[in-house]
Amino acid sequence: MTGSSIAAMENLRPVVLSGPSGAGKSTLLKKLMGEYDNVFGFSVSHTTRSPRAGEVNGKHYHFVTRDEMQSSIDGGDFIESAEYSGNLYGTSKAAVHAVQKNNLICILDIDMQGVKSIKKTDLNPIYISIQPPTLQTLEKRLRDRKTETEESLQKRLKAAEEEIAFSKQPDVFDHIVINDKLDEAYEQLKQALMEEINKVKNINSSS
Ligand SMILES: Nc1nc2c(ncn2[C@@H]2O[C@H](COP(=O)(O)OP(=O)(O)O)[C@@H](O)[C@H]2O)c(=O)[nH]1
Ligand SMILES: Nc1ncnc2c1ncn2[C@@H]1O[C@H](COP(=O)(O)OP(=O)(O)O)[C@@H](O)[C@H]1O
Repeated sequence: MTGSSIAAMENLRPVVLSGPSGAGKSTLLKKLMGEYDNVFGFSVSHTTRSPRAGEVNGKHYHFVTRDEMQSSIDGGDFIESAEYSGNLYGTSKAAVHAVQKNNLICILDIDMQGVKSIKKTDLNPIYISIQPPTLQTLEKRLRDRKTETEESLQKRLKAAEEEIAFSKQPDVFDHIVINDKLDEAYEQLKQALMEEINKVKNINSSS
């Protein structure tokens, strides 16, 4: 890879997706990674929550105990971490490095506490908020997903009210995608990232 390609790679900005549980972050991310698998890499977070059906350790999350996570946090291994709906979640330095060392654009899926923490770092990502069309739709999608207990669902809906309000604050997000019709939301997400996608394509075609 030429020196200019390396320089170009180094100015690729990571991407932060954030939004309420059930808003469609994972669904949109799966479509994006499927269409641009040689452009984006997912930052695999750590969490103390239990895996859902179909979730693979090391792919969707690093599933760890609270003691393991807390000692890693205390050891300075994390860029940020947060308590959400009774579990710990966090982005390790290694998770971001694992993507960037492969010259891919690093995508993080984090909550609003994570957004606030990342803004205090030099990561300088593109911030994209994924929002449901209404709270009622969000509740229906979460219920239909069948991953939450009633208690967890209520906790997540309460957190969603704060996440929705946070997304309306000025100067927080670079783009806000209302995930009503999936295909339309996906097109909006792609448009928001097209400049970065083309940077990688240009680098790959010149190297
Ligand atoms: N701060 C932070 N939040 C995270 C991280 N990984 C996931 N989250 C957030 O934790 C919340 C719950 O994630 P999850 O349990 O997978 O539920 P889902 O959003 O409904 O799929 C979501 O808002 C995620 O964006 C992380 O590394 N840091
Ligand atoms: N635009 C949409 N229309 C209808 N259902 C959707 C849409 N986007 C996502 N879903 C469904 O809503 C649920 C929550 O989506 P998911 O991607 O898991 O959200 P998140 O990762 O933000 O928690 C999933 O069952 C998903 O299939």
